Amino acid sequence: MNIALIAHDKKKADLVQFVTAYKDIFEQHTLFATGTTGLRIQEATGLTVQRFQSGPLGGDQEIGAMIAKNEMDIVFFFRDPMTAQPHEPDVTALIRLCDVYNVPVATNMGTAEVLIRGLQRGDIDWRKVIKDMR
Ligand SMILES: O=C(CO)COP(=O)(O)O
Repeated sequence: MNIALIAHDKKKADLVQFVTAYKDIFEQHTLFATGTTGLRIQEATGLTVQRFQSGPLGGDQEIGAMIAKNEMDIVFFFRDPMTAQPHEPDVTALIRLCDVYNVPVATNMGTAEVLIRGLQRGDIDWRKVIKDMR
């Protein structure tokens, strides 16, 4: 599966901790990330991550483009609800596209826990069926 990993600055440590904790699952998949988030994850875990631009420079939109082509299967996007982002429209657009294409998206650690365990259990295998139909 193709998995997107994104975190706002104050949530990056949480996402790094989360990916580290579930490294054995994440290493079975193809990982994508916005620029800074991806770098932090690579450095902390040694996992291979395909990095896009940093979020404020268009990274959210690049991941959005993959969603629009139905090439992204799961999105972990740890948002900071307490800090205004200069690229708020991009953030909103990315989450909107997840809704358009029924891509499972976790915007906080609580949902992320459910999603990662569901992934491991096969709950998201229906994404493979959708891709095979294309
Ligand atoms: O801003 C982001 C998501 O909206 C994340 O971008 P970075 O991973 O480059 O910090």
